[in-house]
Amino acid sequence: MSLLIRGGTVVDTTHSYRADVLCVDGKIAAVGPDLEAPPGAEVVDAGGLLVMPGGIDPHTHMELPFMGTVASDDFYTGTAAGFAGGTTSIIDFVIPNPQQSLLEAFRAWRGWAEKAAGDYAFHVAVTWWSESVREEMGILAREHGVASFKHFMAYKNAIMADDEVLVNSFRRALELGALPTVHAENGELVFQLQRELLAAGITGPEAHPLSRPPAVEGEAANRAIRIAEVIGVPLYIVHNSAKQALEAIARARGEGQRVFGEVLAGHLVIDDSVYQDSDFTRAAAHVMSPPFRAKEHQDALWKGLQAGHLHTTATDHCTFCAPQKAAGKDDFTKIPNGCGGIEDRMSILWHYGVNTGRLTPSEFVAVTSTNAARIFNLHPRKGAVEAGADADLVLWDPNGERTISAKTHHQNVDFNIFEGRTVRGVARRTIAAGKVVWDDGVLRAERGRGGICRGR
Ligand SMILES: NC(=O)NCCC(=O)O
Ligand SMILES: [Zn+2]
Ligand SMILES: [Zn+2]
Repeated sequence: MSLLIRGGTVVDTTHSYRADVLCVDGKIAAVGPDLEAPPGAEVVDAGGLLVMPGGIDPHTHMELPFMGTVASDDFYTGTAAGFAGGTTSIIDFVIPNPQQSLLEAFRAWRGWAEKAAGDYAFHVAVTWWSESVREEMGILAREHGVASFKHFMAYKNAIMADDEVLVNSFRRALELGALPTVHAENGELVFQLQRELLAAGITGPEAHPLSRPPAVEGEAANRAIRIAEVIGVPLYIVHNSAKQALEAIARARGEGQRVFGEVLAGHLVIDDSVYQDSDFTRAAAHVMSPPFRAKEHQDALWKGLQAGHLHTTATDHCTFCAPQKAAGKDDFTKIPNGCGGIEDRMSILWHYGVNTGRLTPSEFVAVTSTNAARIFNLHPRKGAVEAGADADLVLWDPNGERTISAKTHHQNVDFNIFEGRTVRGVARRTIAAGKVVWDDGVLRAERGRGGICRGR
């Protein structure tokens, strides 16, 4: 099966150039001027469009069992919605319960992911420690290509990793050449602040950000960084939302430590006023951790992205519908934490990043795709427009406009945190494994067509 993308402008992390792209049997076969279409090839006109590596969302939670419910987007609906926005691959999280075998959890997630329309990889969370966890980390890294292990420093009494787990797991990751990652929030502080707020009768969503102030994130980010420094292992911090976390990353990087940072599209453009909404459903729909912050934090996050202290953009796509969020009607600590965004990340980054001059198109490619592929050992199979890479591409229309809405999105959730925003810069066509899966408004995703990916 061949596909020739003709007449576009290829954008990679360094430059832009006019070239055709020939895809054969799911791989990029050639990139160059005036390529011949093989007999029977489908030809796609990319005139006026930018040809970029398909987006990689390095932080999603499809059909995650969490806080007494299950995230509403599954691996099929979530990856298909990604196609509509130019994202072709995800890195999701295997999250074993404490005392559960990591391999058993990995097998469960692999089973759920078989329905995915697009390719996926996994981070595996370390939620407890024992000799068997140590051994299973080795099997996952060596036999299953797991490149990263995740640690939740929050969610006490559930999946929180304390310092003992962090230290042991970081050491093991170093031995294995794997990358430790952290959700940086001080879980003990969150737990105690939640109790105090409830005792004071503050039970609604407005209490959520009060229970997780920026210092809670800054402390955990700095602690993880310093633990990684002592052990001598690189570190990746997911969903940085507070300037205190960013300062910790910038300081460590300035001292020569290898620390990578991720930022969510939502944290870049949404502020904490959403929690003051008198409508419970709308306020609860924004409950995620870390929470949306005051505007000064968004400015710091954009600057962190521009300065190279933040490397990837993600969504933490973890969707819950209104009836699920209603579990916390009388107690904000019971609102399932999570928001969507996989369909909109690329347009949000282009509109608020490239159109404002904060990012160049090449920097956009780096932070929406290539950097994630490099950090998580998927490059050059993913995140590259070059011969031999997977034919996962987005044909980007920098002048196309759309207005984001839950009424028209493809995500399996009844709310969109970017509702009503008109963005300029859209995925006109998305190509996954050499096949057009988003065709100018028509979604052609196929259940089960995705597969697990690992670096080569
Ligand atoms: N972020 C969030 O609120 N939910 C998903 C789990 C996590 O990433 O912490
Ligand atoms: Zn998290
Ligand atoms: Zn997450």
